Amino acid sequence: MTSTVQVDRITVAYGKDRPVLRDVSAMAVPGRVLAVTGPSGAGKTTLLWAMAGLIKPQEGSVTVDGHPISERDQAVADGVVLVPQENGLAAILTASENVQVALIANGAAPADARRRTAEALDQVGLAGQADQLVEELSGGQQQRTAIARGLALRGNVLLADEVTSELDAANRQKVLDLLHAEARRGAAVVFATHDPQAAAACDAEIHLVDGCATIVRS
Ligand SMILES: Nc1ncnc2c1ncn2[C@@H]1O[C@H](COP(=O)(O)OP(=O)(O)OP(=O)(O)O)[C@@H](O)[C@H]1O
Repeated sequence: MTSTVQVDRITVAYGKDRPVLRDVSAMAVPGRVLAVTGPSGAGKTTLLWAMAGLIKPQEGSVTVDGHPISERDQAVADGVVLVPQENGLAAILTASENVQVALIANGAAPADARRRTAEALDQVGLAGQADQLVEELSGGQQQRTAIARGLALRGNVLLADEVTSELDAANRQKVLDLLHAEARRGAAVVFATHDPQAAAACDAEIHLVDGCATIVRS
C-alpha cells in the first residue's frame, strides 16, 4: 500500500506560546523523498510531529490519503513511521530487541520480526552490534539502530528527523541511500535535515524559516 500525506495550511503552537508553524502546507507522495530544511528552531521537528499525529494543529489539517490525522494511533494505523531526532530507543534493551519489540507491537509474527530485524540492522551496518545494549552503543550507532527500526517497520510514510546528524560521511551516504530506497519501495519519505547537499539530492524541498514555509522544489 502507498500513501500521500497532505499538510494543508497548518498553524501549530505549543500551549499559549506564539505559533511555531504558521500557515504551512506540504505534500509527501509515494516514491519521493521530501526534504524539510531550515535553521535550528525553524519548526522542522514540529512539522514532522504534526505529520506523525503527535501534535494537533490549531488550524489547518494533516491527512493521509484523505483521512484526517489528529492522533498518533490513527497515524500508526495508516502506516506512518517516525524516526525521531532523539532516537527514542530503550537504553537497557539491545539493538535487536529495540527493533523486534517495535515490529511485534506492530503485529509482526516473532519469526518474521527476527528476520526483518536482522535484515534492517545489516542494512545500516550493525549486524555485529545486534546483541549489544543500546546504552553501550555510540551516538552514531544508536542513530543507525533507530533508522533500522524505522526501515524494518516498512511504513507507507517514513518521517526521518535529522537522522544523519551523528554519522560519519560513509554512514551518512549509506543512510541517505536507504531513505531513497524506501521511496523506491513506494513509501512517501520526509527527511528533515540541516545538510544542504543531502537536501539537494532529494526529489522536493520545503524550507522553513521562523515557522513559515517556502517551496524550494516540488
Ligand atoms: N515542547 C515544546 N514546548 C514549547 N516550545 C517548543 C517545544 N518544542 C519545540 N518548541 C519550540 O518550537 C520551535 C521550533 O522547534 P523545532 O524543534 O520544531 O525546530 P527545528 O527546526 O526542528 O530545530 P532543530 O534544527 O534545532 O532541531 C522552537 O522555537 C522551539 O523552541
